[in-house]
Amino acid sequence: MAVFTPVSEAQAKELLTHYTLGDLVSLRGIASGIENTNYFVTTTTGVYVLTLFERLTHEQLSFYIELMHHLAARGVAVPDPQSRTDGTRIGTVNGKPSSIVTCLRGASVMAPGPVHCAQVGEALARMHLAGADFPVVQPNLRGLPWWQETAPTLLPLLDAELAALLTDEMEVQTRVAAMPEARSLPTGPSHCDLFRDNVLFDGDTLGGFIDFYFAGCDTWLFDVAVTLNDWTSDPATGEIDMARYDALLQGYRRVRAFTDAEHALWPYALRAAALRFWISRLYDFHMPRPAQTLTPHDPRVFERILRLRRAADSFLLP
Ligand SMILES: Nc1ncnc2c1ncn2[C@@H]1O[C@H](COP(=O)(O)OP(=O)(O)OP(=O)(O)O)[C@@H](O)[C@H]1O
Ligand SMILES: N[C@@H](CCO)C(=O)O
Repeated sequence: MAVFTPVSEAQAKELLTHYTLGDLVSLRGIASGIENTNYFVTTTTGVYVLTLFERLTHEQLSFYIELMHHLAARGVAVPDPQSRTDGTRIGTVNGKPSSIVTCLRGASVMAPGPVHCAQVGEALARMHLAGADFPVVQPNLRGLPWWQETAPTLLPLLDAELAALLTDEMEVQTRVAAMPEARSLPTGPSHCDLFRDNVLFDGDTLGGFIDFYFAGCDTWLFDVAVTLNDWTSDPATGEIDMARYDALLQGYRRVRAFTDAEHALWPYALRAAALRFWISRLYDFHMPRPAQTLTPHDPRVFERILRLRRAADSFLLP
């Protein structure tokens, strides 16, 4: 379930008085999602998504909401946060920060083919370029400093072999991050969590990217690697499907060519992207938040992906 904080029709009507989106027609809770409360809100002007943020504060939200607004204004298919009559885009409902965004068409495709991966790659590159002049800088809050802070808390909970794997990959990634090539990688606002469930397709046509609440400024290569690891790997084995691999990366390259430094560091980016989700899943598994009622994602999926990416450093960018 993903209505943690119920919203009444009366509250929705009151909220809409702060926007110019017309009158309420219907309000329907959205079942999926594990972080926030989401409703479809139909008004006399269209369908929107109302989100009540269960964890993020007004201040923390501002980067994500303004980034989505910036991207939408440049024609990238992302939910567009609607402006209130006072010019702001974040409100408060039941004591929780709230936003109303445009509703994108489509649904997640959980068994994608090359046709989907090509569009995801292309749209990701367009998103990177469109975000390049976004003026606010907020780092990826699940980047290297967070791994360095979190890995030591996990080590005592892992068996010796897993602890050695985590320790070694942390050392490698810390060393790679200090290399001159790493410092010359193109960076900018990145989604950082562009998994299958965060992309909508209307039939076989991309509807857009959603769920920007892990976005932050990072290397574009890391964002490509996060996306690729999810969209092209078999979750049961971690193996990459090369038809989807080629489609996603060629799609990206049609919009933006990869630099020499990106070519050189690609195998490490794939490992870094696997490490990021292995750590966060281990963390959620061993240290669930008190209010968390849902089964955490399986950390072993990313342990397998990490092992395979470490064993095969022959993956190339087009
Ligand atoms: N702008 C949108 N347009 C269309 N559908 C949306 C939109 N935003 C959310 N949804 C629908 O709501 C569902 C839940 O949204 P979302 O994934 O953002 O939930 P969450 O709880 O915030 O995050 P998480 O993915 O971490 O569980 C999505 O799977 C999608 O079906
Ligand atoms: N995409 C993340 C969940 C956080 O959005 C994962 O699969 O671990």
